[in-house]
Amino acid sequence: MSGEKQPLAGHDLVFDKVTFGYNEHAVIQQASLSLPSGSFTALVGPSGSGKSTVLRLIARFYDPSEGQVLLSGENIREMNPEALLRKVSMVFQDVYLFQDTIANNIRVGKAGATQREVEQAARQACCHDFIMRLPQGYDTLVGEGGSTLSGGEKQRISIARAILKDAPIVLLDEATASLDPKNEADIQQAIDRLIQGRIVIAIAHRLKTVMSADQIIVLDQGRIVEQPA
Ligand SMILES: Nc1ncnc2c1ncn2[C@@H]1O[C@H](COP(=O)(O)OP(=O)(O)OP(=O)(O)O)[C@@H](O)[C@H]1O
Repeated sequence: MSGEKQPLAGHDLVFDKVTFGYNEHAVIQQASLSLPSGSFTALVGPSGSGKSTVLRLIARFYDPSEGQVLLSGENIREMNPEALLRKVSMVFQDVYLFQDTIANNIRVGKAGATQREVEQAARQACCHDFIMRLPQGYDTLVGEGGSTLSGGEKQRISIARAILKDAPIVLLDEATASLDPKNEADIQQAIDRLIQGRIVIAIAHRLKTVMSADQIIVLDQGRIVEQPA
C-alpha cells in the first residue's frame, strides 16, 4: 500500500455478524451493517449501547471475537495497520491540541502539508475566521499554556485535520456540548463539507444530524434493533 491518495469511490465497509466484549460480557452482539461508499450513517442508542465500541472496532482499537469487519471486501485484520489508519479519520469530541501553533495542530492531518493546504482545510472547516482573530493567526500557540479555544472551535480544528487527511472513512463523535447558534451552524457546514464522497459513521447527538443521514442505525445493548432502508 502506498501513502498516495486513494480514490474515494469503491470503498464500502461491512460488519459481518460481529460480536465483541471488553471482557466476558458481549458489548456488541451479532451486529451486521453495510456502509456504502458516499453514505452517511447515524448511530443512535442509549448510553452504554455500544456506539463508541462500533467506531473503535472500525479503527481496530479492538478486534471482534466473532465475525469480521470488511473494508472493500478485505478483512481489516488482514490489512497493514498503518494502511488502515491512513484510510480512517477520527473526529472525536475530546480533541487533543498539542502545545504548538494552530497551523501545526491542523497539520496533524497530513505531515508536511504546506501553509496553503493548511489554510484551505481551515477555510473549509470554518476555522479560518476565528484563527485570524487570534493574536498571531496561524502561528498562535494553542494547547496547554497557549490560547484557549472553545469546544466548538476545537471540534472544527479536528474537522480541518480530517479534511487535510482526506481519508475515505470518517468516524465522527459529535459534540454533546450545547453550542451557540453560530458555532452550531459553522460545525454543520464543516461536517457537510467533510462528508462529501466519504463513508461517514457518526454517533449523532443532534436531531439535525440524524435527519440528514442516509441511514440510521439504532443500537440497544449491543444489538442492532433498527436499520431502516
Ligand atoms: N474500555 C472498556 N473496558 C470495559 N468496558 C467498557 C470499555 N469501554 C466501554 N465499555 C462498556 O461497554 C459498553 C458499551 O460502551 P460504549 O462506550 O460503546 O457505549 P456508547 O453507546 O458509546 O455509550 P455513551 O453514549 O455513553 O458514550 C458499556 O457497558 C461500557 O461500560
